[in-house]
Amino acid sequence: MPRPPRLSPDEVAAGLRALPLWSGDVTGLHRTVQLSSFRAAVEAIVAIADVAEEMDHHPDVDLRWRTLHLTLVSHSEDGVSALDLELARRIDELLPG
Ligand SMILES: C[C@H](O)[C@H](O)[C@H]1CNC2=NC(N)=NC(=O)C2=N1
Repeated sequence: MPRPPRLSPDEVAAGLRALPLWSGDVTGLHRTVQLSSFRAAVEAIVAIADVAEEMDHHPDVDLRWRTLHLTLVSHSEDGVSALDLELARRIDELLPG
């Protein structure tokens, strides 16, 4: 299936306005979240993995003890696409705000 194209700087900025827990630019979307424990953070990653597999779109994940750093970028497009904005929205439904 064709993947959506990368977005312009204005399109990424507009998308981020609807995602207040995320920062970033055309090189990637970023969210850091602290969970209650290492296990809770691993479980959050597993829940994110289920969404990522469903979407066939995968986050870059960095876990330090119970702090989870997420980066969303469309590697095939070398930029941020609509899939990254959608994945960010789906991740926000899973994580504590
Ligand atoms: C074959 C498969 O659809 C691709 O390799 C997908 C998998 N997940 C992906 N995830 C992300 N973030 N970027 C991609 O370009 C990408 N490509």
